Amino acid sequence: MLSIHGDQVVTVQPVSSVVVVLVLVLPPKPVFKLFASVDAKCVEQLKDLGCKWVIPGHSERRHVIGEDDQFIGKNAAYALSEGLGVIACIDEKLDEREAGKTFDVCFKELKAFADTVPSWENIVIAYEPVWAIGTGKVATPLQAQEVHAAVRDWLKTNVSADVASATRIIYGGSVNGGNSAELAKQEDIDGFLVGGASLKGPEFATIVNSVTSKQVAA
Ligand SMILES: O=C[C@H](O)COP(=O)(O)O
Repeated sequence: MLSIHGDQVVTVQPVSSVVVVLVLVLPPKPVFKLFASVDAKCVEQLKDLGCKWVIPGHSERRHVIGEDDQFIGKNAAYALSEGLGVIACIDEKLDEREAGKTFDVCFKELKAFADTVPSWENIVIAYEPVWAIGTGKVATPLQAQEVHAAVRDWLKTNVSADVASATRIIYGGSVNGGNSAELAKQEDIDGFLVGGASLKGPEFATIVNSVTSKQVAA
């Protein structure tokens, strides 16, 4: 299953309740140098390419392109209606974390998805703090777990207990071979959205194994 992410193609392989995210770089770059803004033309192109997943709400779309929560939610709903899976990204910026607003920001973004999607069956939530993406400054396992648990609790309260337990919540932001094992041990971290470390084969294998080991142990 494939999804465009920048100049990369993301492969998502669900394993029981655990999702493993594999990122592969495919040449030629220009063909893939687009983010998954999900309009009709884009969906058509993605399907032509064999893509199955899109990632609305990724940091660049929110904070560089300037897409707002409602637009992102509509993109997600449209992608679902066209049969694509959705990796719904939520995040907070550093100043928001330092101001104690992490949950408020993440819940607001989550609500925009919840307000528009008809079903959570084909949705994976990705928590990707902006300050951790591509910076080498990964969230600690406790920081990530705290948000993941809160997101699951939000789903339970605002959507349903079934959706809360069935929805995979993955973490992204400077995941590497040295930190993935501790992150993966956290109860509510079901997998990873990997950027830079996906370019390093053996290290990437370590990340994948940290999640599959969890699945085997469960
Ligand atoms: O989608 C990937 C994320 O943005 C994380 O990227 P990173 O692993 O390079 O921090």
